[in-house]
Amino acid sequence: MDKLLEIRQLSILHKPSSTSLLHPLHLTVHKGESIALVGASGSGKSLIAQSIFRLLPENLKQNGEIFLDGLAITDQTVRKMRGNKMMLIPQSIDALDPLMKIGKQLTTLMNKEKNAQKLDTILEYLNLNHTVLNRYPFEISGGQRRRVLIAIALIKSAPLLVADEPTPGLDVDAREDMLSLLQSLKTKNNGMLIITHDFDAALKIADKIAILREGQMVEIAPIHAFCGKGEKLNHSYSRQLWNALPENSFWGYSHD
Ligand SMILES: Nc1ncnc2c1ncn2[C@@H]1O[C@H](COP(=O)(O)OP(=O)(O)OP(=O)(O)O)[C@@H](O)[C@H]1O
Ligand code: NI
Repeated sequence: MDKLLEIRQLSILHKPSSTSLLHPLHLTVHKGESIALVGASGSGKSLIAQSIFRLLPENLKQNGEIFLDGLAITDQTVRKMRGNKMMLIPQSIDALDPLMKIGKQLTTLMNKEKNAQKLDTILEYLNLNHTVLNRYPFEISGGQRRRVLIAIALIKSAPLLVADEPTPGLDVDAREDMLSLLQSLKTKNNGMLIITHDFDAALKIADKIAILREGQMVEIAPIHAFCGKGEKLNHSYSRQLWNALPENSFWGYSHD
């Protein structure tokens, strides 16, 4: 499989205190692959997403190299890549422009004539009513805002999609819809990095799961390694996460 995103020796330093927030890690997303990045709150998941897009705040510094389709992502090249070759669905739903109506935010991204139909399809797909187009971000719900961010990502249909926590704030049905939507976006040419602390969601949509703990990637395992009591997993923390799932701990209790 061809490499789509290649992260080499990425580390992140907190400049004022010279402390390391992310220890050097390697991660490759091949074309046609979706990888979930799983870990507790504060483990460094969003920092990885921000480094790919070179959006880290001033007080942090990233080291290492990141390639998209063989091209290095640098301060110079990233502008042309963002929103075009790679899309970020950010964790914060405040990423929408508060002063611009939703419809305008969507249409500024597209070639009007050609994509008007595409917009209709996407709205329908995301179960978003056309009335949201005429509203400002503060006039729609959190779940709707998240779906608008996804609509923005879909309009651009970039080869790399990075979704930072796509499911919070969604009810059970909407969560299932979101997961099937992400699944349906997979093609043999694109790749996805899905960041979540919803381990169950990760198991449903990813081909591989990368597990982070306190700024360290402890393991990256294919989905089929998550079975039984986790014998196929290398790291005790991965097994712990796996065995903590409600359905697994039930069996754990009855056999131990
Ligand atoms: N600008 C910053 N300055 C200092 N520390 C930061 C900064 N941004 C993030 N951190 C720290 O880096 C660590 C990783 O943060 P990150 O946002 O990547 O966590 P996360 O895994 O995405 O968590 P969550 O699931 O809560 O979103 C945290 O301990 C956080 O406090
Ligand atoms: Ni985060």
